[in-house]
Amino acid sequence: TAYRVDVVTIFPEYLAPLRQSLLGKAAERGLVAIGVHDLRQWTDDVHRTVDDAPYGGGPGMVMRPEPWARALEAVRPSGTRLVVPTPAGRPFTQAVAAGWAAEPGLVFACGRYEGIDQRVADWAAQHGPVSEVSIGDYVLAGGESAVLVMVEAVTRLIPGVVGNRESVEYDSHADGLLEGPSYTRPASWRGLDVPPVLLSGDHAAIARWRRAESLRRTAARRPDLLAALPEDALGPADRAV
Ligand SMILES: COc1cccc(COC(=O)c2cn[nH]c2)c1
Repeated sequence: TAYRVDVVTIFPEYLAPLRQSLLGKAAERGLVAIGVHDLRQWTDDVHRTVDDAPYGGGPGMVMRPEPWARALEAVRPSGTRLVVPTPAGRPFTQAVAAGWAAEPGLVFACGRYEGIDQRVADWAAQHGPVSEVSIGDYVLAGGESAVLVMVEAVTRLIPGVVGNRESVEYDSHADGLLEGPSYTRPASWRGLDVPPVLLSGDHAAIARWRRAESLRRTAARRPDLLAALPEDALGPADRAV
């Protein structure tokens, strides 16, 4: 059965890219089913109000709980994970994406303004898992862009969605390290040459060189990832780097 993704938002047209290319084909092939729902469908006033002033004062507006509860009761299959993109969330990582790809599907709640009344997540947690996650340390105007990012990261891990299985398994971050540099023809280009080892045909040497490049780049750009590696992740050959 298809992996089911539902998104609730006040800007449904923002999620149109989900129907394009990779995801479009996967949807056509019945691997992924995508639904986009306008939160305002579940408002009950003539102005279709979704926000209100924050208790305790402060700038901006907060999204009202009732329309969200009605929307989620209509859209969320029982037990399905609710994902709320927010700058205040736990980090969204490749490991998180892989875990979600193994579930039957996801429901995304796109926040706008200063956020959604916290009781929505608290109430939703009574009906299934809820994940408040961040895709990075910056603030967006709403969760829609974050949903596009997460849906792409998750659905490409679903068997059959990406043709080349190997390219998924050898993803950057798959072994906890950053991907090293890649090259293709020509071997010499504008005075810049491809590292000779890659043209040597010596596959053991190539594998060693690639591992060393991954470690070097990770140490330079993401020392936090290096520190997070499990003790036995670095072999004796790695220490030489
Ligand atoms: C749910 O409440 C809010 C409030 C404000 C913005 C958003 C959209 O998410 C982000 O800005 C974000 C997600 N990861 N990194 C940044 C949601």
